[in-house]
Amino acid sequence: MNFFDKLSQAIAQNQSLLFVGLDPNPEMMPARYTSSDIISSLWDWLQFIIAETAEQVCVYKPTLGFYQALGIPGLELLQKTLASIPAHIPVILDAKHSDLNTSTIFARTVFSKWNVDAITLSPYAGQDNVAPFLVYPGKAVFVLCCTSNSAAEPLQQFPTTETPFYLQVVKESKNWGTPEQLGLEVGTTKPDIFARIRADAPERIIMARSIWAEGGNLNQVLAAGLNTNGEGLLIPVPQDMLSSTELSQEVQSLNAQINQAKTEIIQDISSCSLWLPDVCFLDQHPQQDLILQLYDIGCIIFGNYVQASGATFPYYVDLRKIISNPQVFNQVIIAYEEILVNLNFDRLAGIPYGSLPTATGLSLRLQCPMIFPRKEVKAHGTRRVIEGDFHPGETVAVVDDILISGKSVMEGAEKLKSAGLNVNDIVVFIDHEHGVKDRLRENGYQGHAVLTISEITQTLYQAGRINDEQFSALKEVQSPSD
Ligand SMILES: O=c1ccn([C@@H]2O[C@H](COP(=O)(O)O)[C@@H](O)[C@H]2O)c(=O)[nH]1
Repeated sequence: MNFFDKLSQAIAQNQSLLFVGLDPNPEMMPARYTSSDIISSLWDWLQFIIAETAEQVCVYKPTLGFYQALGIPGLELLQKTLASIPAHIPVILDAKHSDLNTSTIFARTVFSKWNVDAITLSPYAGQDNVAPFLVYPGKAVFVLCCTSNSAAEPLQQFPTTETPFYLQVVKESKNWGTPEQLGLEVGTTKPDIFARIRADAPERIIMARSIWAEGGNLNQVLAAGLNTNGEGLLIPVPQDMLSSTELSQEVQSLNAQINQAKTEIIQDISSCSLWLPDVCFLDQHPQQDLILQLYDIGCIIFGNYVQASGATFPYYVDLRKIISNPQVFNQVIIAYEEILVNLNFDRLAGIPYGSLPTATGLSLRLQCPMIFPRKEVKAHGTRRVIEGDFHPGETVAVVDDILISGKSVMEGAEKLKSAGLNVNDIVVFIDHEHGVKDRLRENGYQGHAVLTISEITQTLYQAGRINDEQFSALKEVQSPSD
C-alpha cells in the first residue's frame, strides 16, 4: 500500500492527525528508565511510547540523527524500533537528507532495506536530491520548507517578508512530486506561516513541527493549516508528553481536542466556500498519481493550441518534458512496459522526436534493440531512412507519445514497412480518442494506449486541478455538440 493510502487509513482508523517522534535522546529520557545500559533504557522508553500511542496516532517519526549519535548500537536500535511499529501505521524517517552524492544509495537503504514509508529531505540541493527518493513507487518525501529556529529567519524570510524564500521552496517543490508523493515540513509557531503555505499548496500534506513552543496555539494552527476538507495537516505529540507515565490518556485527550477543533473548522469552511476535493475519489484511476504528476510538471497545459491538422484544441500535451523529471519518466516507462510485455516484437521503434527518449528508456528496460525512422533524410552522410540495425522480416513495435489523427505514427510505421519490417502494434501514452484507433485498425495497425484523454480529464477534474470551464472545454472536444 502506498504511503498516502496507508496514512489515510491510519488517520481514519485511529481518528487522529497526531504523529509521534520516536527519538532515543538520552537527554529527554525520563529518569525512571535510567540504567547502566543506555541502549536498553532507551529501547524500553521507545517501547512504552509505541505501546501507549499505537491506537492514538497516524504516523511514527523516528529521527535518524538520534540513532546515528548512538553509533552502531543506535542503528541496531533503529532496526528494532522500526520492526516494532504496528504495520498499519506509516513511518516517516526524519533524516533531513541533503547530500546529492549519497541520495541514490540512501534512498535504496531507507526504502528497500529499512522499508520506511516516507522521509524528510532538505530542499537546498533542489529536485536532483529529491528525484532518487521518488523512483520508489508508493513512497513519499517531506520537503523541509520552514523551521522555527530564529537564526534561520535571514534565510527563510529572504528577500522580503512578502516574498519569503520558504514560499519559493513550496512553489518549486510542488513541481517535484504529486501531492501523494511529496508533502511539506513546516516548523513554526506562527499560524500566518501555515496560512500562507496552505494558500499556496492547498493539496499538500503539511507536517507541522515546533507548534508547541511559546505555549502553542493549537486552534489557530489548525484553522490555518488544515485544508478545506479538514485534513492534510499532521500534528506532533508534544515532546514533554512523552515523559509522562499517563502518556496514553494525555495523547487521547489532545486528540479529542484536535478532533473537536477540526469539526468546528470544517463546519465554518462548509458554510463559506465550496472547494472540490482532490483526494477523496470514489472511483480512483489506477494511474491517478501519474496523471496528477504529469499535470503538476506542466505536461498537460490549457489554452488554445493549434494541432498539425489545423484544428484548435483547448489543451496541449507536452510529454517531452518528462525527460527532465526522472521519477515521472520512470513511471511513464513502467506504464508503457505493462502494455509492451504482452506483445510480440523483435525491435522497438520510436517516432522522432517526441518519443525517442521513451523508446530509448524502454529499450534499456526491456533489453530490446531499438531503431527509429528518420523524420527527414539527410542529403549527406549515410542518407539512412532508418537509424539502428535491423533485419528485413523482423517485427517492430512502434512507440509514440500521443495519437491525435494518427498521421505521424502511421507515416513512421510506413517507413519501417518500406524497409521490409513488419509493424502490427502501435503503443502510445495518450489516446485522444475520436476514432483514431479505428483509423489505425483500418490501416492494419493495432493501437494501444496507457491513457485516454477522457480518463485524464476525469482525474484532473476530480482532483480539483482543472476548473469547471476547463473540464467543459475538454468534454466539448471529446464529444463536440455539432
Ligand atoms: O497535444 C498534442 C498534440 C500533438 N502532439 C504531437 O503530434 C503528434 C500526434 O499528432 P497526430 O495528429 O496523431 O500525428 C504526436 O506525435 C506529438 O508529437 C503533441 O505532442 N501533443
